[in-house]
Amino acid sequence: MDRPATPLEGDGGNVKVVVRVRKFVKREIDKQSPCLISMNPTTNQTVLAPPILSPEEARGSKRQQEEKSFIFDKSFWSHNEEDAHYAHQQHIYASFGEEFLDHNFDGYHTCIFAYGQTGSGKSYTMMGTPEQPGLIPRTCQGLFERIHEEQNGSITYNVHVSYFEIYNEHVKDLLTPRTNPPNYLKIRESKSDGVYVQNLTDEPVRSFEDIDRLMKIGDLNRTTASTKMNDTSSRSHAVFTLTLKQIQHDIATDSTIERLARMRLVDLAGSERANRTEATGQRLREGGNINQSLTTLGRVIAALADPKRQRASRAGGQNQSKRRVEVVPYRDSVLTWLLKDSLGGNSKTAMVACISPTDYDETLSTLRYADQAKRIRTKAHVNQDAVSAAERDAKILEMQETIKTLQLSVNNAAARKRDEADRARDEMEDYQRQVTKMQRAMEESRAVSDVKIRALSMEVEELRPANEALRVEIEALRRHLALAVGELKNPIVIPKEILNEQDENEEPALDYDSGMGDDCSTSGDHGHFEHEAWQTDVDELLKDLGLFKRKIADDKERFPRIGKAPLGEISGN
Ligand SMILES: Nc1ncnc2c1ncn2[C@@H]1O[C@H](COP(=O)(O)OP(=O)(O)OP(=O)(O)O)[C@@H](O)[C@H]1O
Repeated sequence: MDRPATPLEGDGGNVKVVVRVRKFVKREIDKQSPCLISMNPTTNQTVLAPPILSPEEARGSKRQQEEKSFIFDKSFWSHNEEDAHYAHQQHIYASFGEEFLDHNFDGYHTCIFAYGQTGSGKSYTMMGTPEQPGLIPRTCQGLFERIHEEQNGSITYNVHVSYFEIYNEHVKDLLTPRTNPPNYLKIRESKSDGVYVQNLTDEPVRSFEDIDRLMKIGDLNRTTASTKMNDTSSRSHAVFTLTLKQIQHDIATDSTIERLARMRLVDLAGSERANRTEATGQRLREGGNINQSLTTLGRVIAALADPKRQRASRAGGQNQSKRRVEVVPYRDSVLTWLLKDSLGGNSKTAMVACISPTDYDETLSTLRYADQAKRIRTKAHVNQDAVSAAERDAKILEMQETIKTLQLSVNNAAARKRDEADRARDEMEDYQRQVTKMQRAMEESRAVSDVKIRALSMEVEELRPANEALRVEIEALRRHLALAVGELKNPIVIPKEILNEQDENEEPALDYDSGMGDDCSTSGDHGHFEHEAWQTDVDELLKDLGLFKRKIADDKERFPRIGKAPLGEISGN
């Protein structure tokens, strides 16, 4: 992780709100509906003009429709492709999708949700089409591109994906095949995990292709229907979640830093009133339930955006006015309960308000909603843990103990009476959850070991040339030493005649070129001096040799596997 450390703050800033207007669809072209929206890409101003009404329409209209102007963090003009400031799918991703990925790599949870009436372009913005992929596929692709770019020996990345829909206030797993009757999942809340969907598939993925396959399965399983406003209208709220865990291993201290980030990408169902879609029967009932979640979402947004709450939250709970602020009604709908953290808690959040170019009332309602959302402040913080190798092992041991206890309890429960069946089932589910958690912790532990092996292999590779040079040097020294020792054991005896000759010439001669080789010896004072010098050399050499032997013994101890297996085999692990 080379990026600069981000402060561990508890302020996610305001919810970022952007608005996007789509092009005319066939229904609007056929009716020759006028475009009521104009946008200024420089000031990010969005203006909604009143429609020109026929005299009868004007008489029937209860409220006067007038021009309304709003400013959001960004206004995306996707109405007319010929315009210079036309916003393509890649512009939406580049403008805040990338920024949100940055937050995820820094360890923040994020949430992007698309809001708007049926047929306003929510699914197009979030999922897009195969030719024009939207925010979700682009985020997934960007995530894996960054993982590949930032890959270095000391980080392990784990990515998991889940995809569920909330339909008629029930949660359905979109990654498991549809069943009849449908398998609705329970929502639970725990101290350690907060609010979660029980038994939801949370699939590990290693590449964009893995996610792409899951997205396609999920989209096929989504509940859609044809309404007057949209041929393939999503009748549910779809929540796509990516979980990114980064484990950075520090080889020097044998500890790890873990960062966890959750990205929620939410495609809400259409926000229009039921009569607009001319829905009846099943569609109408759905509408009621969809609206239960959306109405509650509206109340949650209003409560969070309430200036009284903002002041109380700024005062950090010290202010008396906190008592007067109403409770945020998260629990009143499945959607808001599950998105509790994303809406007002530990998350950096963005809302994409999708609008149609023709519908005054619905567009005004969406823009007002969005205007309120931009006042919400979240409390995001970096989700980071430093864990030593010993703590990691202790955690796994603790989990093993918990699992053993749960196993016993589950076995006992099986023998209990029927009226305790519910409790037994809960215990069983808890047990399964703990087992999954432990499996994941063990996988992570194995990943950390892999990182260690990779780092050691790299160190060995780096040391290899230096080792080779040392080996050559030692070999030369060893030969030199052997000669020197040999010479000491069997000193060369210089014949008397030569010594006499030397005495006569009064010059003690030592003929280094006399064919005796470089390692010659002599006698007398000079010979004694030479002997001492050799002795010192030999002592030095023996000392070096001892040091070298110790270094080799150390290395063998540090890299026992490397001594046994070829290096390529180890680094390939
Ligand atoms: N920016 C855009 N550019 C081109 N076509 C778009 C754009 N936005 C939406 N559309 C088209 O408009 C139609 C309705 O869009 P979409 O299905 O995304 O709406 P929706 O808001 O998800 O509706 P629902 O709530 O009913 O699911 C689709 O045919 C879609 O391809």
